[in-house]
Amino acid sequence: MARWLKRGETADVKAQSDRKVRDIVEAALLDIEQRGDTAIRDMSIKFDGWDREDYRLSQSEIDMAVESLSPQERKDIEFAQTQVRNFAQIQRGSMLDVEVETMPGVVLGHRHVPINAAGCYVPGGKYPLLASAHMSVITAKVAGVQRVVTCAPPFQGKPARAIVAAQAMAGADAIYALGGIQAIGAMAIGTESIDPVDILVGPGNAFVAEAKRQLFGRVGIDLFAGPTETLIIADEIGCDPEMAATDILGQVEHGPDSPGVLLTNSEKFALATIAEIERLLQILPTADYARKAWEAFGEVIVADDYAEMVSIADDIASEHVQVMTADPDFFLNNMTNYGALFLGARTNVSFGDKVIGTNHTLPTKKAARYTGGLWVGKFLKTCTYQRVLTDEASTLVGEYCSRLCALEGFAGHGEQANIRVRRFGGRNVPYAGQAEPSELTRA
Ligand SMILES: NC(=O)c1ccc[n+]([C@@H]2O[C@H](COP(=O)([O-])OP(=O)(O)OC[C@H]3O[C@@H](n4cnc5c(N)ncnc54)[C@H](O)[C@@H]3O)[C@@H](O)[C@H]2O)c1
Ligand SMILES: [Zn+2]
Repeated sequence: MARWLKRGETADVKAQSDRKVRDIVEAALLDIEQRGDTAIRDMSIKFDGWDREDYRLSQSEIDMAVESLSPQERKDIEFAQTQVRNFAQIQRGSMLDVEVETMPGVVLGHRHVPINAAGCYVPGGKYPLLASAHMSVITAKVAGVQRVVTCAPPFQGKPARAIVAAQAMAGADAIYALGGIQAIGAMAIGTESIDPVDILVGPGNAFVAEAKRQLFGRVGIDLFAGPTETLIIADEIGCDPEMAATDILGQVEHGPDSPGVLLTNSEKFALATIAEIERLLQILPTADYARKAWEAFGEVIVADDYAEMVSIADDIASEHVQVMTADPDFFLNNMTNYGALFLGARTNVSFGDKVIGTNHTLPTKKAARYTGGLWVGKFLKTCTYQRVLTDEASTLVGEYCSRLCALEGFAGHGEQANIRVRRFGGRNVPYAGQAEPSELTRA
């Protein structure tokens, strides 16, 4: 039986803070609905101390941001964007349109049709997370989205130059310096200055994730991608306590609400990792967020064996799962609930976050039970179509359809089938369930 050497905050405390965020978001979205740009501006001033006449960046502001990059910064961003684009293109290539004759004369197909307009949120409250620009904007463009609007909050009082450069280099069609609920609300609801989009994507803090959740239905959303979570599955063979501690702290630095969990089969390893976390918290420059997150949400679990580790990990359904054990493939082959897996000690979440090419926008709060992360497929609608090529096929399907409609009491549907049985099969079928063929049927 697994033992918890350290537990995170209870469900009660989490639910309370969820409720608070939900109420703030609900009121804010209503305000945007009613007052449009004026509400956006008021909220931007209130939450970010950020006031502008027009929050859309001009071409010269965008050019300045790109030109401000040093040659090395530019190459590094280009390298990351190339990896993300490349993998997105490979994934797009794996999605085939189909068209098949399922019965003689019956042709069914589907096409992956790009969504017309996407709103890509790039978080930037605590850190200017330029990587999110590659993840959302490039992936949308690879999918074939025509209009890609992107928003990021100001950072230290002005648009973050690296985010703006990354948004532009990724191919954004319009860039707004707006953060939080006001950005999400503006893109989804539309205002005098922003045309509404069809889908919202990208990660963000609790307010951003909740705003997307509330707007779902009115627009599409990629997934629930809130505050970062990380789960380190480790044993004494696969890594060492310093590495496990480094990988937990590397992600809990995202913010004070980011859970970091160690799941191991060795108590000795667990205790050594806890000690390493304490040691590293003394020297990590971002320890302020990291310590709060570790104290409130950090967990350390000692399980008996790999099978129990898989079952606990599936229950946690963490956004990121690093597996640094003697046999990482055991977890790849057996785990079902995770946003993304990082197998072996040679990779880690930071590679995925910044550069390696897989998407970093991933499900949180157990959304990994029902979805993977953002990918090119989220910008595509898989839409079906059909044709019936012969009179025989139309008649055959029509007769089945007619009887099935009668079972449901759907006379109008039944008649859609019947008229085809008459026209294409030359049969004298009575009108809509009447016993005798009527003159109305013109068969
Ligand atoms: N799930 C994922 O895939 C993933 C990936 C990367 C980052 N993240 C998460 O993204 C988040 C980024 O958060 P962030 O805060 O740095 O930036 P952010 O851009 O998500 O949020 C900043 C905005 O939040 C709004 N805000 C802040 N406090 C508010 C309040 N009290 N009421 C209303 N609005 C408020 C402000 O308008 C501000 O512009 C982190 O939690 C990080 O873990 C998640
Ligand atoms: Zn991260």
